[in-house]
Amino acid sequence: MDDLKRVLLVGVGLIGGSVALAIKKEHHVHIVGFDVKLDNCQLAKKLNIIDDFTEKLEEEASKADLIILACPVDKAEQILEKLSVLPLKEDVIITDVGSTKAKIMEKAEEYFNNGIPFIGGHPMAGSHKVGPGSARAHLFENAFYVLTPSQNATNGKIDILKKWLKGTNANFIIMDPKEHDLVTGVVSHFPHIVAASLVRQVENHASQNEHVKYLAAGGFRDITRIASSSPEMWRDIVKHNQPILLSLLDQWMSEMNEVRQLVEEGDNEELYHYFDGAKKYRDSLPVRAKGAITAFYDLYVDILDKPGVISDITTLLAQENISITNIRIIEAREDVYGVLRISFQTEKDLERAKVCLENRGYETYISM
Ligand SMILES: NC(=O)C1=CN([C@@H]2O[C@H](COP(=O)(O)OP(=O)(O)OC[C@H]3O[C@@H](n4cnc5c(N)ncnc54)[C@H](O)[C@@H]3O)[C@@H](O)[C@H]2O)C=CC1
Ligand SMILES: O=C(O)C(=O)Cc1ccc(O)cc1
Repeated sequence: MDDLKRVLLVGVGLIGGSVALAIKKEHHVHIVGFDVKLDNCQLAKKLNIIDDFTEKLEEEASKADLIILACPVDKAEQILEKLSVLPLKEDVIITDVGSTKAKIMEKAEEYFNNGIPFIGGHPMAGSHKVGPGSARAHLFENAFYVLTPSQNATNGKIDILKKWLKGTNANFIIMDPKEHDLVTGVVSHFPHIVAASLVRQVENHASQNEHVKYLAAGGFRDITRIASSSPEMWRDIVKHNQPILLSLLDQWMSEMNEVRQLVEEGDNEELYHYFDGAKKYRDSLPVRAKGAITAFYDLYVDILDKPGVISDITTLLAQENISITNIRIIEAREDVYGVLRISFQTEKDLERAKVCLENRGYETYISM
């Protein structure tokens, strides 16, 4: 046990738990969790995500070979300050998993002028769920994993961190922290604000018209899935990426003013051009690549309206050990063939499910 490498995981939630599981896949290691929620530590230990937990951050930090900050970004900054005045191991590496990078890198450069390498990290995959109960070793498979090394982080240290994180099977990319915050602002943080505001707009109307809530089921719920994410996490992300989000909001408002004008003028050609431009660009986006917002892999299955059919399908998939992330009956058959939509977390699961169900005579379709 003494010669086992030690990892300290600060924040034992969805992302920290998933990183810990990925590390355990590749390394014989002792992982100790620290979390303000004792329940999360207890659950993570029961699920073998961590080997132990502590309430003494200082004591464990000084024994760790790798320290991973996986708490909300605001808290990560505070922990980093605490770590900077502790006697840490000479060859320790500190990293984080936060969704914003510029602020934490600024703090890291300020606090760690003693040579300790901080390498910012952002695994660009996740979900709207929280806590270690939803952690999965394969959560980051094929996803981008951004690294933002501080001045102290040599290429050798970056390679060591990549080895630690090999089990994530993610694609590592080095980025400048400010560039990272701009790009994620555009494709992740700002869409989150829009999703939340769409939901709030529907809620306002629902109080005046009882049909709104029922018709917001299904597709509307799907396109606003990310609005169900942790409010604490998103509050902190928005505070951290404030200047970029303010500028994106200004751009969006001027875009909306243009749209308002288009709607007011009602010009056939202009309106067509607006939607056609959006369609063309959206259709050109890679379908199978993993982006900043997690895509689920959906399979549509034609089913006959007879009792027991759904349980037959879920039993077949369970027998093949294929996990389902969502299952829904689609009542309108306009756009897709088939009526049962099953979502999977990986493309591999989707393909295995397709083969499994087709072998049993079900007709299946993958929608683009
Ligand atoms: N949820 C997602 O899809 C993604 C989240 N991230 C980032 O990962 C980080 C963690 O988020 P999740 O795992 O999703 O949330 P989570 O809520 O599942 O886990 C966060 C954990 O941090 C703990 N925590 C809060 N304050 C703490 C403190 N002062 N000290 C120690 N532990 C503390 C919480 O009790 C919780 O267990 C955030 O910084 C977020 O920006 C990054 C990529 C994806
Ligand atoms: O729920 C989703 O799909 C997400 O968008 C997950 C997510 C949240 C925050 C990140 O920094 C990266 C990914």
